[in-house]
Amino acid sequence: MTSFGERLRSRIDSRGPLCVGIDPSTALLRAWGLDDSPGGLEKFARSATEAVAGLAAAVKPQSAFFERFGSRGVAVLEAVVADARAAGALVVMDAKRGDIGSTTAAYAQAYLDPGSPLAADAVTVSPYLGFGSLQPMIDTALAHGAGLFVLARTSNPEAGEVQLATVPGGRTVAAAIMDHVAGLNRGAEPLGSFGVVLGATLDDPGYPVERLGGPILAPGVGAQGATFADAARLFAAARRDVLPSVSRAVLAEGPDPARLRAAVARLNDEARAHLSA
Ligand SMILES: O=c1ccn([C@@H]2O[C@H](COP(=O)(O)O)[C@@H](O)[C@H]2O)c(=O)[nH]1
Repeated sequence: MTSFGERLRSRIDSRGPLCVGIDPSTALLRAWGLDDSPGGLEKFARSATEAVAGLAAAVKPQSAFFERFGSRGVAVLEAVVADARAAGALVVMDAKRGDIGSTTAAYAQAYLDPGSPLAADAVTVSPYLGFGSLQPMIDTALAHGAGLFVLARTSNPEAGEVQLATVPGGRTVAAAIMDHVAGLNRGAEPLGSFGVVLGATLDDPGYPVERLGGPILAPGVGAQGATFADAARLFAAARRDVLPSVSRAVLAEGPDPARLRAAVARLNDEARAHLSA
């Protein structure tokens, strides 16, 4: 069984670092000339995935945009996961889950157990019920060669109120979370399976990122105003391990698949130029 870290290292090296977000919002469905309905969602999400998943290292479906249509939306999400994996992309499920340990175990089954129709290569998780509450996710990821991306310093401007608060001893909450993640990755080669989410929009990651030993999922490039150059500057000491995630700036090129593919190729070249060693 290869680990998520090994698979991600190999995909980034062969395909480039870009992760494409699949975010079927009302605005994007309308921009593609589609109804904001389960049918429109299916057309949008599956054709976007078909266009990008053969080129990008990873795709990151944003679960919320599927869940808003209930069970029909979740069925489309299942199809997107299967389509993306069949095209060779890793799937990072952006669900930002976290709860008390026993409920976290159920989330782990849903997103990381290969028996689940929603099983992905990795899932985004929230440590804000305490890092220890993520233990069932960690155990399930280790059992199945999957990965986690733990929210550390997110790209939204409001996040500092919580993430920059300090814990006893004076570290920030975010730094304490990143210390936990670094501990999980210790000794893993060529890349650990436990990643963090650090926005490309930040002024400073507030942590020596070379200690992490795992991937950095970096949203914020494009619609949120950050650039690949920002990501390269912020995460210079670990730039080969950065997975910059771009959703709207790619999807706005649709629905023409050729334009979508061209956008992925252009952004991947740009990302590679800034983030490869
Ligand atoms: O800190 C975070 C964590 C997750 N996201 C998610 O990434 C995409 C960003 O979309 P863009 O269109 O590229 O701005 C979206 O799904 C967010 O929920 C984030 O932005 N920041």
